[in-house]
Amino acid sequence: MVSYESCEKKQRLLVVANRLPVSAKRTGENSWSLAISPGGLVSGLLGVAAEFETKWVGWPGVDVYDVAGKNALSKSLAEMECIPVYLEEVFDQYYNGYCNGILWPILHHVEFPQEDHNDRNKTYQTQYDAYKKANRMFLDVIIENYEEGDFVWIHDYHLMFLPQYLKEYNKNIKVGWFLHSPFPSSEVFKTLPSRSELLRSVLAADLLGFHTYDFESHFVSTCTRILGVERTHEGIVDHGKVTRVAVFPIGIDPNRFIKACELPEVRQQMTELKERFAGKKVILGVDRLDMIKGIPHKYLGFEKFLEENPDWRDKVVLVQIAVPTRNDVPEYQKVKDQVHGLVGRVNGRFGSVSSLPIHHLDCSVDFNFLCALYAIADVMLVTSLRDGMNLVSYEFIACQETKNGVLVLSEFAGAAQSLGAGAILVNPRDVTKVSSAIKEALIMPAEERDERHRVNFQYVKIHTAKKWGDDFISELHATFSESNMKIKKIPLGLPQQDVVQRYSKSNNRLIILGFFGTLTEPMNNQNEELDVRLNPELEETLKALCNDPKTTVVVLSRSGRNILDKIFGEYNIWLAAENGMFMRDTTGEWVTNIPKNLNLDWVDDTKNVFKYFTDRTPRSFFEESETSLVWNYEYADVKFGKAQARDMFQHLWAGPISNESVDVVRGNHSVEVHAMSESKGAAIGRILGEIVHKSALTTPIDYVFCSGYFLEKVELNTI
Ligand SMILES: O=P(O)(O)OC[C@H]1O[C@H](O[C@H]2O[C@H](CO)[C@@H](O)[C@H](O)[C@H]2O)[C@H](O)[C@@H](O)[C@@H]1O
Ligand SMILES: O=c1ccn([C@@H]2O[C@H](COP(=O)(O)OP(=O)(O)O)[C@@H](O)[C@H]2O)c(=O)[nH]1
Repeated sequence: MVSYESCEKKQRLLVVANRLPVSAKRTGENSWSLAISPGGLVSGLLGVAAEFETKWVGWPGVDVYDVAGKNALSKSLAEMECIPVYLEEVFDQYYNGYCNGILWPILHHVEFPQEDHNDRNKTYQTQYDAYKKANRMFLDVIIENYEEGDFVWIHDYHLMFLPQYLKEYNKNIKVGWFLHSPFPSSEVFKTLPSRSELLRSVLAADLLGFHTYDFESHFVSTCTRILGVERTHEGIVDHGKVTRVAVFPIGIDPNRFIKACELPEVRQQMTELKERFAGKKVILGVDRLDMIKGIPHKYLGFEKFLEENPDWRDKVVLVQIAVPTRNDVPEYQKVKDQVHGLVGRVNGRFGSVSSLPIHHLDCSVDFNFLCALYAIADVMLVTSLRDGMNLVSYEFIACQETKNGVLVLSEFAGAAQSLGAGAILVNPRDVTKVSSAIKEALIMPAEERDERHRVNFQYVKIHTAKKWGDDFISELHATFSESNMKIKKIPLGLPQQDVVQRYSKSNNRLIILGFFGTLTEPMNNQNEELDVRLNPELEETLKALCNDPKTTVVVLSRSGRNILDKIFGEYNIWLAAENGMFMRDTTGEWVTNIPKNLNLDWVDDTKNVFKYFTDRTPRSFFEESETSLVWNYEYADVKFGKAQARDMFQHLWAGPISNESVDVVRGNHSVEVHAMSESKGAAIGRILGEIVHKSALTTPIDYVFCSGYFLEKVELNTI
């Protein structure tokens, strides 16, 4: 844990989110009023700031086109440490189009609408372009305000290109990215046309955060399946770059709610509400009017409850605050119509002149009134079809210190993983279950309510927004320091000019090359035949090198003699097969280096295991040589291949190799079993001896070039 308080100067933190914590409204030509923006992201972030010198970068909630207006607004926002990004004409296609019309549904497992071919100005492509442009606009504002050492914490799906843009600008910027929404399974994310670019770009960050393990593991397996990258204990590894991925469940600032409930003004509102609903139990719903919040499902469940429990019809009300949101996105307009239809139906069926079962409000409410509502409610009903976290459930619990009301919570909200112990969990699509959960909540005995509330209240008190922010930034700090140390360990790129110059000046050169993956033809296409060939682009160069009297070329491979003979038969080249167990000089004569008593008893049984897994892993194959077996899943589905490799390990250790002296090596996409022998490094030593001996060298070797895949474990130290 890093302590920032001990530093004289507070650590600077740039919090970048689509929406600033305050939204602006124009009150005059050059005057603006600012109010807290709605939504859980803002609520969560408001609890974070105190430890850091925080600046907020984001969209101010309005389009401003005139310079004077922008200047005045920027000035007002600066007083609140907010820096605006004016998105102007890009906004519609970026926010309503790509963010909320395409990404939001996908992230919540909802199919996104088919592209409208009639409107050429609004296609997936134009929306995607606007998305990228908006991300660049955020970048420009960050660059203007960035100071060395700042942490940049990017939030949410609106800004998936920003990590990459920032790192391209300055790779030393510490970049974290947190997703507030769920992340879907790879099957769903795969439907997104620009899936790979988005994933790669996000992976440019140092640290990625998710609310729950489910979302995190969906993200990781999506990266594995779509990009072919792998997860290690350090994070996701892509071309040597490690991106740390971790779970950070958000919280709220509970004291803000607890204190508000003690304010005289709020107490007064509570009294009024209690009078208004005297003799009735109050069920409360607070959601943005978003299709993922499952408001129609809530109404259907409530309708069923009233249907089946006539005694309750005049003893319960459902108060639903439906906060307007994303009004310009067509799908949101449809949900609104659907919800209004249901309210009419339920109230028509079960209402009377003096009472209505559903009080549906299409508006937001101010903070104090919201706290009063939370405090007087008997039941909080959350029926999200999917939800990143759902902070409304946390806020309800914070305000229920005296009443101990019951939380009915969708099992598909992130909050179900943290508040599930004290809540009644429901599947919102199961209308019967929602109805019975409502009844269970309404009639729950006081002791059970108290116990459930106690458990959840304790959780909400401890897992605060501040803790969430501290944990994330602390991890970002640690990740960045570690990754810097690792970058130093990665060998530098080949200084090509230098290599060529030295080559030209030298008189007796030795070139040692690996074979598989070094000289072979790349196989990107999954449908290609699995036939290992020399890369045609290298043929001429390799031939020229081999025929140069001043150059000796050695190919050192784990492959067997047959393959190497087939490929290099025509070349004037030295070959070392099976990692040096066999050696061939330029005349084509193989000599063996296999120790006399080499134990090969394990081979047949191991082969059976390899066959078994090859049959069950499409596009995997195994290579067999005198002293080793290699199972390769490079061209198989990476995730499946990895899982199979794990299983294969268990099979091998449990059977054929349990008591044998063999080397088992887990390669990047392979499992290798070798007779216990010497390393490639030692083999090179021996080859060198042979070359010196056979060529009767008169001039010393003055140039050595090695290229290939060497397993760190054995090779790097020896060579
Ligand atoms: O900014 P809007 O388009 O008006 O939407 C409001 C926010 O909605 C989403 O909130 C999510 O964040 C919450 C806190 O982590 C989480 O509890 C909730 O489940 C999410 O839906 C969205 O992710 C934010 O970017 C929006 O600001
Ligand atoms: O009229 C309202 C009602 C609610 N909220 C806030 O909106 C947030 C909703 O967050 P949640 O995580 O539940 O869902 P989101 O809307 O972010 O998807 C909560 O902090 C509420 O206090 C609000 O700003 N205005």
